[in-house]
Amino acid sequence: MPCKVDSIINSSIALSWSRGALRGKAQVPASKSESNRALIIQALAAGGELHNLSDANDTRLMRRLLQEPTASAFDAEDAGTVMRFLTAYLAMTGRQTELTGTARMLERPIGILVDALRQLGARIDYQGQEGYPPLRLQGRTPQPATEEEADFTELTVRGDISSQYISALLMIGPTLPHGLRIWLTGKVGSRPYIRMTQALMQHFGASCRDLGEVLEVRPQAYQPTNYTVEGDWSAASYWYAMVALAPAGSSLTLPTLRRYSWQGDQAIVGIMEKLGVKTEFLADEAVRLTQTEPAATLTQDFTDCPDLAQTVAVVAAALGVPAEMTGLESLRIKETDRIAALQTELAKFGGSLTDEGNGVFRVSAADFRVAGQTVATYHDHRMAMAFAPLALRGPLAVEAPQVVRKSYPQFWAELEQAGFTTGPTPAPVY
Ligand SMILES: O=C(O)C1=C[C@@H](OP(=O)(O)O)[C@@H](O)[C@H](O)C1
Ligand SMILES: C=C(OP(=O)(O)O)C(=O)O
Repeated sequence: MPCKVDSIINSSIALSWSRGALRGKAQVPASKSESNRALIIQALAAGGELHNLSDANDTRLMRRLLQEPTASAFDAEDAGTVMRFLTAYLAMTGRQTELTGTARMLERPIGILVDALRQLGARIDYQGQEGYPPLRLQGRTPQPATEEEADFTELTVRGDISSQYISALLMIGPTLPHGLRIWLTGKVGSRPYIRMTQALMQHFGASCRDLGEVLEVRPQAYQPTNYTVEGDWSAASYWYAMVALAPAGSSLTLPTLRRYSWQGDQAIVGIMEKLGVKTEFLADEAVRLTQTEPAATLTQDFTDCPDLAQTVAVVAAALGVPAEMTGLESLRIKETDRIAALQTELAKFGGSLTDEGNGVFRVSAADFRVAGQTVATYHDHRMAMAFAPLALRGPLAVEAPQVVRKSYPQFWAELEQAGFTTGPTPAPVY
């Protein structure tokens, strides 16, 4: 169905809710994290059919770039997984090419991955700032195995900046003559994404031994295998937020979500239980969300699920549930500095996210009001989608609504379908 938002690109979208309870069914996109891993592994396995691939721009991009075997430059745009996974994939396949991205991508670190790939014989130069894209890949010198490496090629990799470096290395591991043994150091963040990588590798016939701080991948062949991508739990979190904020009696069904998921963001089930949303797993890969009483306070560590932090901060503030949030370190190096963005935007509504020191952040809202504010989105899809559910509490506008294309292009169309009133914001009067 054509969505009104298509005609208001580059402007803002006005959102409001004038109905009673929120009811029915909403479609979430397929997981972009699963899709982008499956695409890399499929390329390495040289076969297997992928079903229900995400229509997210991050996935369309990955798919398109993997089909350009002789490109002299690759533009990963604002997609972290594309930048990191492709760097490892192209470097190990010995390609001579350039990898770049949006202005923001050039501020997102990649040095840890480049250092590891250099140890595997990849010749990679920085085109701009040391440790950041753009990168020039100059091919690969296969490393002669040392005595100690007769078993595995050993790498030590920091796990506290981005798990995507580790996933990128694991996926190419089976193709290396001695496989890989990765020693993880530091506080490992986003660990469920590493497990998702292992699960997908296993699905395609390549096992990975997980010894906690050590990961081992033997040299082995991926088997061409079919895979059907699950719905995206991070995207589902915005519908949980809507049920939490909607009028009494609201309930919603979300298809394509599995009880036994490989996605760490399924943690939204437990978190939202405390914010007044109960989940029922239905037969046929669907969940039904209904309302319950929120808890008086919330304490939550987001180390394993950083992409849920914005959703949860906004809901806690809107419900007036004081929340203590930890594990937010990686938020400053994502599509934007998400801590700063949340602080600025929550303040417009009377909410706050304060840094208490030692990694603890506190959400509070003495008098949270939604009354026609305009939310800035900072080139971050999750800022747009985390604040949109507030329209259930009053009218608001969201700037640059097209940012959602990164992970959930149908988001605004789904909101219209669910009964939100959407439209262009009135032109400013000068
Ligand atoms: O591997 C993945 O698919 C992802 C890992 C996470 O990033 P970090 O590992 O950088 O935290 C997450 O925030 C991102 O949206 C997707
Ligand atoms: C951080 C994200 O993505 P990436 O790191 O893959 O750009 C995200 O989708 O929230």
